[in-house]
Amino acid sequence: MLTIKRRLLLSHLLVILLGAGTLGLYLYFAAAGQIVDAVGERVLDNARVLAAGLDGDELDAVSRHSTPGAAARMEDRLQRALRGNPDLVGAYVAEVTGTDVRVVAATAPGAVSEGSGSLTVDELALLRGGLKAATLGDIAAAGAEGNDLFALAPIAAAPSRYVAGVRFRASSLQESLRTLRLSTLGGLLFGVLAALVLSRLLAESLQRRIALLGERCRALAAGDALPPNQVAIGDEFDRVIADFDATAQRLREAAGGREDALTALTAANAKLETRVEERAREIEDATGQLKIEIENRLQVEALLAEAALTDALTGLLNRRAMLEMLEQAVQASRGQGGFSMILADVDHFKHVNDTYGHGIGDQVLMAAARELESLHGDSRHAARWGGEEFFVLLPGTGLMEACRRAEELRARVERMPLQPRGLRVTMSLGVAELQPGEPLEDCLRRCDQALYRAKDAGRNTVVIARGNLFATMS
Ligand SMILES: Nc1nc2c(ncn2[C@@H]2O[C@H](COP(=O)(O)OP(=O)(O)OP(=O)(O)O)[C@@H](O)[C@H]2O)c(=O)[nH]1
Repeated sequence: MLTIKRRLLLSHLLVILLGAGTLGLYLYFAAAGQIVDAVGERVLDNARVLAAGLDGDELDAVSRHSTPGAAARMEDRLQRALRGNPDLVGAYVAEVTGTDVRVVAATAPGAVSEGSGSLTVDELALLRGGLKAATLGDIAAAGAEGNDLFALAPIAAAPSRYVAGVRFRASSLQESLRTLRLSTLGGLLFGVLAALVLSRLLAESLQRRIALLGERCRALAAGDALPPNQVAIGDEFDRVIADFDATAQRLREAAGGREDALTALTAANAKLETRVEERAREIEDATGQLKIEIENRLQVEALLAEAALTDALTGLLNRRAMLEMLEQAVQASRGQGGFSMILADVDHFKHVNDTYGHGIGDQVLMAAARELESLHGDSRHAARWGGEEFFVLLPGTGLMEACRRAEELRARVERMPLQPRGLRVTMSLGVAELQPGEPLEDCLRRCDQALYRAKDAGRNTVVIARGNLFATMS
């Protein structure tokens, strides 16, 4: 994987190589051109100066050996011309006649000797071509072939006949160019190294802070405290780290607030649940209590209802309950068989009360009630009609059977053992049967008349109401 550090180093290296390399090459070639131009100009100037300082007559004298010592003086002048310029390796004067070229004077021991054998092909070509102005030899060719660079200048005093020539050491030029190349290369290398060092420092600085930011991101994700940041804000990256720290701090504060709120909410929920459970228990208890109360009330109501229909002394039905039962019996008799009834009254009961007291009277009434129940088998069809008077309903029972039952009841009451010993009571009874279509009141009235007739007949008697006719049974 290419790290940021390596990427930065690589990119900087490429930029440096491309930028600095291009610039270095451009500068090298510009400087090399200037050096070459300056050298050429200087060599050319040397040739011009030399040519300007020579006299045609003197050269004639040297050429024809007409004046003794002329050659030595000429050579001395050429030698002096060289002394001022150490880069020049030789100077000469050539005489050009048509295509014939001959060196008439030269520095000694130089590269040029008298005659034409030591002149290069290029020099000979220029000289034979008829030199009109100062001319420089081919610098590039001189450098490549290891020859000296030359420059030629016609001597004005002897147009087209004498030409001054100088030779420049080409190796000196090559040396200058080599030095330039080395300097350029050295500068380039130094620049690359310096840039690499700076680039490395920058990359390390960035890498260090990226690592610092990464460390903080991991700490924030794991919920740990951020490691201390000692870096002072120096650039945008430091500002990013500082902003990150501030954001992390705000996030922590917000998370803390949320946790507190969650804790409070959880506590409130638990409290609410407890209260709901308490209320549910209370409601359950209240419901249970209410149920018990309702049951009690129903029992009381049932008892009250029963009490409303029951005679408190004897436990038999009271008159109202019996009247309701009679209404139902009348309704039922329309589809089925009819019913009979007995009306019974204790004889001389006032005398009992008066003689034995009301308590004994009550005992007599209760004993009579038990006889009515045993006659019928249950207490549902026997009622206390009022005072010492009783009523017996006999559903589905005909008049004769009712009469038999009444007689049995009369006999039972007569034999009824009572306290105090010797107390005896009797009972008078009237019997009637509901006639088809007869109103209940009429039947009750007939039965009541039968009872009165039983009283009138001497008591302890059963009288039957057969229609409006009455018959005494005993
Ligand atoms: N001990 C007691 N006496 C009652 C009760 N209800 C009515 N009596 C009495 O019953 C008596 C009825 O008397 P009467 O109507 O004169 O009838 P009687 O004495 O039985 O005479 P006859 O019916 O003609 O035989 C009255 O003295 C009433 O006070 C009761 O619940 N207990």
